[in-house]
Amino acid sequence: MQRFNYPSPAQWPALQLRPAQQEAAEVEQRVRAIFDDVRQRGDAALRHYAAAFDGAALTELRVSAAELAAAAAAVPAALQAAIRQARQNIERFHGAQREAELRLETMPGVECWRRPVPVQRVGLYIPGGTAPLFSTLLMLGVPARLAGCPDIVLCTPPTKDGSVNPVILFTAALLGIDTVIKAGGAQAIAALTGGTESVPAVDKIFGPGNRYVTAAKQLAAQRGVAIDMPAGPSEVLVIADASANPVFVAADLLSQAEHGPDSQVVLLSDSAQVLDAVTAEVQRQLAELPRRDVAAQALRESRAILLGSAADMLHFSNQYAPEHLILATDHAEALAADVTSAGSVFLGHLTPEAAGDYASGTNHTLPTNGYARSYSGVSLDSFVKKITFQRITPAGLRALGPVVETMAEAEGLRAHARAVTLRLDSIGS
Ligand SMILES: NC(=O)c1ccc[n+]([C@@H]2O[C@H](COP(=O)([O-])OP(=O)(O)OC[C@H]3O[C@@H](n4cnc5c(N)ncnc54)[C@H](O)[C@@H]3O)[C@@H](O)[C@H]2O)c1
Ligand SMILES: N[C@H](CO)Cc1c[nH]c[nH+]1
Ligand SMILES: [Zn+2]
Repeated sequence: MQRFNYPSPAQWPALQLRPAQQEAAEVEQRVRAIFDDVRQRGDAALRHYAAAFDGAALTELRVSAAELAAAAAAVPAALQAAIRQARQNIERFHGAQREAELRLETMPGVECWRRPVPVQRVGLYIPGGTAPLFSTLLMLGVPARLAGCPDIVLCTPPTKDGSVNPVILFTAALLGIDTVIKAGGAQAIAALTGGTESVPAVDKIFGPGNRYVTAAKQLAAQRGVAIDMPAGPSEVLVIADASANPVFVAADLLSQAEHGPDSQVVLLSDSAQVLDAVTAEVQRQLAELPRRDVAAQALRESRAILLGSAADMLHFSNQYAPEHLILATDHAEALAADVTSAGSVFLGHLTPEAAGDYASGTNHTLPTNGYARSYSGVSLDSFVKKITFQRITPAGLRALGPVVETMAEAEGLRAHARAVTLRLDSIGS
């Protein structure tokens, strides 16, 4: 990790830059070319990229019913039980987010109401480039089901032998999702955007992914398909004061660094001893990890920063707007009250970010790259549109009509005013 001691606030913006931001133009160009290709060649383009990027020779792009049914046999009972427990917690947290229909009279005879209606056709992207993230399927599939989305299309990259990881298929079957497409990366997002012979076009695309997936979702949004949010390479920022346990903090930093070479982890401390101890511990634990090469690449772009106070650390973090924020301090509750920008916050010494990644119940599909300044993570709301309705009685029109007429005339919009006047004339006073 790169070490910085007491940088001045003027130096903070440079330290808050994400590594991925530097190559955005190149990635976007590549993604545009993939979109064009998928639009022109449909399934043939998907097969081409499956071979080129995933090393898979595919004839069928859609996972068959037999493949879905066979998956459970390949998933150990303990893992099945863990997935069921995680699903239950995610269901509890997201189920509690349900909103009842809101109905009221704004003035006598003017009734307004708002009803949540599920997005009809949703596309879920489940990353699978370097790790099959079946946990992401729980994070997207559970709220999609709770919201009542009738059509769910799942895309995930195939493995080299042309199959899809059985745990992803087991989880899909558990959630009753049977449209599973073997396509990853930008090409999957392009297919969900415009449709192909095998992939239905959807109304909204959900899910995290690497820089290609994230750039592709931005392009999908420009082409009229909604997206959940930009959820790119994973990030964590840890605020660790003198009370922090360096062994725990190092493990938390590595847990996000191991996601991908472009993951970013940031450590802030007001204790030089804690910074030294954590960075030494990171090196020690790194050597034990199967994905140490990936994590080591991420760590090269990651930062350990010594700051003067808890207030400075929080200020830095709010400006950086991390996807995940860990408050490794005895005073976590007090600090949490002043968090203004973060995807999800983990308080105290016994709340690893991995808990939220898998099973505590909160969603792990979260805004990265500073988007936590303005976006929330995925929730039940993400799968729902809130449609407003209204009905006006004769008494309501008599009361409201003149207000509308006056405002419409003042805006110079005579037809608007007449739409009211004609009705008022028809009902008389
Ligand atoms: N923000 C979140 O909520 C969140 C949650 C989970 C995971 N993540 C992130 O998701 C990412 C998963 O990445 P991944 O790579 O393992 O899987 P992925 O499924 O996102 O990407 C794999 C696909 O990328 C494409 N690809 C690979 N190299 C390419 C190239 N050179 N040009 C064009 N396309 C290429 C291929 O089509 C491949 O199928 C990680 O960065 C992880 O940090 C984020
Ligand atoms: N940390 C990831 C979100 O950035 C989510 C995840 C899935 N599996 C493990 N972690
Ligand atoms: Zn994770």
